Amino acid sequence: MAICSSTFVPQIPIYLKRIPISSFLIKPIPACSSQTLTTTSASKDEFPARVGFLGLGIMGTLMAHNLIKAGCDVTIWNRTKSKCDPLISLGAKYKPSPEEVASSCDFTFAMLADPESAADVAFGNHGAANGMSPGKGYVDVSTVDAETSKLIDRHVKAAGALFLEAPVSGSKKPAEDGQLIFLTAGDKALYDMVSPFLDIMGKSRFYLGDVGNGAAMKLVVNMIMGSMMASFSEGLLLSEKVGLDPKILVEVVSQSAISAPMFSLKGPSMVQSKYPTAFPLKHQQKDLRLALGLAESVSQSTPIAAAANEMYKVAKSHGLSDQDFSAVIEALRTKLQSP
Ligand SMILES: NC(=O)C1=CN([C@@H]2O[C@H](COP(=O)(O)OP(=O)(O)OC[C@H]3O[C@@H](n4cnc5c(N)ncnc54)[C@H](OP(=O)(O)O)[C@@H]3O)[C@@H](O)[C@H]2O)C=CC1
Ligand SMILES: O=CC(=O)O
Repeated sequence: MAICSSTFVPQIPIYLKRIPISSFLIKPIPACSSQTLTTTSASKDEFPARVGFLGLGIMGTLMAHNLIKAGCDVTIWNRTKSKCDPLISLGAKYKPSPEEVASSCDFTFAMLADPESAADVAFGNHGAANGMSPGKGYVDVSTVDAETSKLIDRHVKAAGALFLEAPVSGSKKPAEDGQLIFLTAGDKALYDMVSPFLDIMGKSRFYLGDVGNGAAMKLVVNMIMGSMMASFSEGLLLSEKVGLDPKILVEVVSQSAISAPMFSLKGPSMVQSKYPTAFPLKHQQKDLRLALGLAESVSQSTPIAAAANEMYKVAKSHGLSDQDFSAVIEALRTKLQSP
């Protein structure tokens, strides 16, 4: 049957015409699938789309830096403007609001602290949604709950643009090394379009279907992580109390079936009561709180995560919010038991 050829001519946005076809030579993948990538070097001409980045905290700064290093045309914004300066000196452009970043870019990434800030930056006063229009895409890589993500999706869609949630697993060092894991969900067309950028910042990406699934996956992963760290903390202190050397415990754990990169990485500094911040404790507690809400929404019992959450709350109440989440061990020290 003859079909009018125009049926098959996709409406390619201008920015895609500027991206070489080699950037899209990635096998089409079904929902709930993943791709593991090898890092590739890029030249300035390879990523000509204009990319926005909102939120330059620990993670956002490193992620945006990798985009700049790869030769992308990056425009940034951060609530505290001074944090933009190092990236501006590396070639980033600056706009004074999320709205102006979104209106001047093809794709805008956002890496904000929590659901409130992610929502405010996306659709508050001078929020990104005001600058969105058909042909543009908004990618929220913050860790938020599914409801917030769906709300942002609705505002972005109302502007005629596409939305992808893409929270990341992996902390400061993986962000620096471009080794993050993206847990994405939402508009598949946008996923395909921004994959070259995800591949600069990460080592693998999962596409999980409908908006909310990426957020849920991230919260489940971080619920497990928060409980593991709380349990590890108990073990370290118990070993010390019974006269064992906690440094040897760290070594034994690292060789055992319960070995985890997190224990080997954080254990040695925890033994010295040092908690250099990679993943702020306040964000781990936020993730446990959101994960408990997720569990509640489906009547799933999560007693271990609930107990761990209480430990992080105690640690926060003792001023440890901005320390690394491994500082949760301090919540178990006798002197901290009663605030
Ligand atoms: N650090 C880590 O290891 C990882 C963190 N995550 C998640 O990534 C997100 C960011 O984490 P991280 O970079 O560590 O956090 P930071 O606390 O370092 O940065 C938070 C960012 O959010 C901005 N922000 C906070 N509140 C507001 C607000 N009301 N309005 C506008 N901007 C605001 C901050 O701006 P300002 O500079 O002005 O304060 C900053 O840019 C969080 O959701 C976290 O859970 C995910 C994986 C790993
Ligand atoms: O969200 C934190 C992480 O390390 O992943």
